[in-house]
Amino acid sequence: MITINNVNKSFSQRKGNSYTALDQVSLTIKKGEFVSVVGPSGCGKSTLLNLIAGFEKVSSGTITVGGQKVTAPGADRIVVFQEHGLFPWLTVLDNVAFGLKQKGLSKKERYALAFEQIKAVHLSKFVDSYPHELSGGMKQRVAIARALVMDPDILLMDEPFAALDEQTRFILLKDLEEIWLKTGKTILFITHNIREAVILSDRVIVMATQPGRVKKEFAVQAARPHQSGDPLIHALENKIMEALTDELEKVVREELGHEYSLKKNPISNSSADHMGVGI
Ligand SMILES: Nc1ncnc2c1ncn2[C@@H]1O[C@H](COP(=O)(O)OP(=O)(O)OP(=O)(O)O)[C@@H](O)[C@H]1O
Repeated sequence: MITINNVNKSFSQRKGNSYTALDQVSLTIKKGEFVSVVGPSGCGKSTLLNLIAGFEKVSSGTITVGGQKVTAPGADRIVVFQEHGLFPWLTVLDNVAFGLKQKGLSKKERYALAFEQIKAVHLSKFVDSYPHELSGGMKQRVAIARALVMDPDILLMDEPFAALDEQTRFILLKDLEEIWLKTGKTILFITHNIREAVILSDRVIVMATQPGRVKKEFAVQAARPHQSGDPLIHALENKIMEALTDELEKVVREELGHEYSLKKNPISNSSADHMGVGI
């Protein structure tokens, strides 16, 4: 279980000012739960993920994972980024097996475990390929296999599919849902895409901005695997968009001026046959 208790995070800025990125954030993520976080750009989603990963330190409050206070990165939490970060000089098999060196396993054992995960992400035919020979979606599959092979309790995913085209993204998120259903990992998933969040998650957390706070949360009570055509899923997407509109308005007004209103130009989220609007 991940427990985030009254967390504040400030960053010092030039001229000695400090910027509050997260303000009094409290959140509990149960073992095996799939939770997504959505919110406007700059509301502190990545900051929250980096704090849980142990890459950053809280300014006040506490984060615990399995009852242990997070003070540094740990093998129980692995991050998958938007950028796959594969080693271009290694094959798919060697990329996936790489992290296992630190576990003191033989080469044969490392390759056997890596191959199992490569199979789980449907890339068995590409074990000997190099990253430059793969599409963007395939590279992200390798990144997921590389994370899974370490067998962490928790996967922290920071917009892993954001750079992919709509069709590839949809296929990948359905595959991720399948992997999650099989492995029972705890997943925290950050996205700008409401449909992606709803299709994947048990719970969607909506963040407010300036400063970053938890605004609202929505339980996704549809049957698994989630279907984009399910009216329940679709209704929830609209509710989440509604909850986000005020927050998006804050960001848009800051950028475009105070006379601009999203409420006058509402963002449609109506079609069930595409990936929905990104925020
Ligand atoms: N290391 C840092 N130093 C100073 N300010 C930072 C640092 N990291 C983040 N911030 C600021 O904290 C705020 C939250 O940033 P964060 O990247 O967490 O937002 P986000 O919701 O993930 O945004 P996006 O959706 O655009 O990725 C932003 O205003 C950002 O500029």
